[in-house]
Amino acid sequence: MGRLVDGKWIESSLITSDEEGSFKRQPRTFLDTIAADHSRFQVESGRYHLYVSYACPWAHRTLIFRSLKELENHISVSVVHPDMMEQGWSFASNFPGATGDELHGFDQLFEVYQKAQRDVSTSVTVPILWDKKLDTIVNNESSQIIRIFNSAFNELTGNSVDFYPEALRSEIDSWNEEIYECVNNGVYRSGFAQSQSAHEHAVNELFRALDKIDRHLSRHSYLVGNQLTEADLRLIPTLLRFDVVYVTHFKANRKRIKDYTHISEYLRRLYKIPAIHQTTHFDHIKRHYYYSHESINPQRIIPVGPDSIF
Ligand SMILES: N[C@@H](CCC(=O)N[C@@H](CS)C(=O)NCC(=O)O)C(=O)O
Repeated sequence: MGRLVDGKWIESSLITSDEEGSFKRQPRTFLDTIAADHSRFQVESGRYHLYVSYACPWAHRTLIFRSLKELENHISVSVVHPDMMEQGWSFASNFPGATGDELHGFDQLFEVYQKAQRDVSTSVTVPILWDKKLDTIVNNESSQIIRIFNSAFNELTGNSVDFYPEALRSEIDSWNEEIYECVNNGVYRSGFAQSQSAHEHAVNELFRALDKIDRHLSRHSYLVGNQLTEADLRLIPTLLRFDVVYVTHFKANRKRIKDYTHISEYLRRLYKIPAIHQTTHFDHIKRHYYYSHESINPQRIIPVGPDSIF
């Protein structure tokens, strides 16, 4: 694990914390967009590429949107190996589903960042939205990549399904904010906490949010309105990893998702959507977390269960 400093790979801990021992996430570096009238990144079929890990919940959202928005024939994908070791994410292809780097033949993901900007200082994360024409990164923040996918290519694909409709935006934003802080990032804050109090704080917030979501879903089929929106699609990747990884590996064990009647019914229902189940790879998910985080699982032993999350 490490990061790029002035374009050089420096080994360092993945876990960055503040003085109270709470996990602090690093900000993203490339935050541009794609639009028909953009000065650099115009809408074109075949021009853009996604670098993902099947294990990563943030990358998972981008794969779900790529599929729901019928972008598979327009945006190509490379999948990293699930093990994230001293050199960070790698393009080793000796794991089913890992593709290697078909664009540049690189060995490590950090080389993609170096190619985009020789002297870049950044953490080296997936997902990355890459521009093959200008040989650079458009964006490496999943919440922005899914917005690009939601609307930028509509004319090209003819798919105008809107997962962030104008009328529902403030409600979606409000769920997104709470779910990001307490759930999506909350599980990492639980698992990467460097003190007892930081861990307990994160776990309490996480389960308070899940209790609230369960109550909401006892009366509604979706988080917002009566339709699938971005808010659901940002929650689902975390729910899918919860009983398999976060309960044990991140010690988020007050309850399993299985113990929440309404959340588990919702998860079972949404998992039937092809864009969701076809982009879920439990082998990558289990292998990545248990194998890569040496400081919290030094023997790298991968649990056998659970037999099923449904
Ligand atoms: N906020 C970012 C987070 C991405 C992220 O943290 N990805 C993880 C994998 S789950 C990663 O690549 N971590 C490597 C690192 O931080 O060095 C996003 O949503 O795109």
